[in-house]
Amino acid sequence: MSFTTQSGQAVMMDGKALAKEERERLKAEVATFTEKHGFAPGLAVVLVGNDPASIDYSGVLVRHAREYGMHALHHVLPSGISFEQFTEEIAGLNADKSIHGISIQWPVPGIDQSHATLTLEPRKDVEGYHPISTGKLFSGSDTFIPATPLGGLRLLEHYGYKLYGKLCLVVGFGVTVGRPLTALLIAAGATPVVTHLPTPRETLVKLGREADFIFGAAGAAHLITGEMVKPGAVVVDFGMSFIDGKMYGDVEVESVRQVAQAVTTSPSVSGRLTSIALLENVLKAARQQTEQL
Ligand SMILES: NC(=O)C1=CN([C@@H]2O[C@H](COP(=O)(O)OP(=O)(O)OC[C@H]3O[C@@H](n4cnc5c(N)ncnc54)[C@H](OP(=O)(O)O)[C@@H]3O)[C@@H](O)[C@H]2O)C=CC1
Ligand SMILES: Nc1nc(=O)c2c([nH]1)NC[C@@H]1CN(c3ccc(C(=O)N[C@@H](CCC(=O)O)C(=O)O)cc3)C=[N+]21
Repeated sequence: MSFTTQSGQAVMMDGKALAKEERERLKAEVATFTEKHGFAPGLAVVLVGNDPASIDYSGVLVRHAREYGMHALHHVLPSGISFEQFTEEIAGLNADKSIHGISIQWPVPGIDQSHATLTLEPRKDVEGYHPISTGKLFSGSDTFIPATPLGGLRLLEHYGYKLYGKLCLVVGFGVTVGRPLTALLIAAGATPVVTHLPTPRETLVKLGREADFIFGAAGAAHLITGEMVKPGAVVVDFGMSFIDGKMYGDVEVESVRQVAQAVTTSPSVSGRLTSIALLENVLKAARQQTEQL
């Protein structure tokens, strides 16, 4: 598939057609599973407290899971919950046979992300954050691939962009996006370079001007601007930050689109694909747990 514009302006990647395709495929696969086994793949989404992005996303996940024919629980817990209580709640879901996958929404107020992750049964870790899952990812074994970077790479594939041999700048090395993305880029034959908070702006600009692909995974509003993009580069935005209730991506689309070959219109493009990739992992977990019983 080739995607170029006549005007020389960047292709604006909105991922809508891809999301539609993937939704239809997933819905059919869930129906096949349910017909074969007599029960639906089950997801529990655990939301603690009132982080606005987590409230939004957990609602989207539960709604989509049900639309695709899955069993979905919205497990809402109060902020201020103790680590012991939290562990007990997760243990209940770990033991629940109707639940094949658990998504704990970050952040969990008052509880360290790495501690919260360890409460999960690894075979239900559909977000792929448990050290067993990340260890498998980095050692190249089959595992639950974190949904956000996977969705981003599928977007590039859909628009016909090849990563093999390409220099990729990953801005941010967080658990949800930057880290797993780096492993996936290596697996795809690309050469990732990672920057993070201590990286001086001038280094970021220098590396950006060399990169064939740039991925915004920092959550720093409009950090990536046109001056740090090589003409013809492809830019994918994952970052989400909120200022006065308004969502910003890491990419300043207006300046970047003047130089790039292609750019995502906003981080909600990757958001659109994230929920689908996560629900695919729930189906994968259900298959593994059912076939290995
Ligand atoms: N599009 C989607 O569907 C989704 C988007 N997100 C968003 O993706 C982003 C990344 O999430 P996550 O992986 O959890 O990352 P974290 O929020 O855990 O970490 C952010 C990373 O970015 C780095 N960073 C922060 N500010 C800057 C800056 N100004 N310049 C350079 N690097 C910076 C940090 O550096 P250091 O390590 O030095 O602290 C860290 O490595 C967030 O904005 C999140 O909201 C998350 C899930 C889904
Ligand atoms: N364990 C964990 N995993 C996450 O992936 C995670 C998290 N915690 N905590 C909160 C953030 C935020 N986040 C969003 C994803 C998509 C949209 C999004 O915008 N989605 C699309 C789809 C909305 C729809 O389809 O209705 C859109 O608006 O276009 C927003 C927010 C994920 N997060």
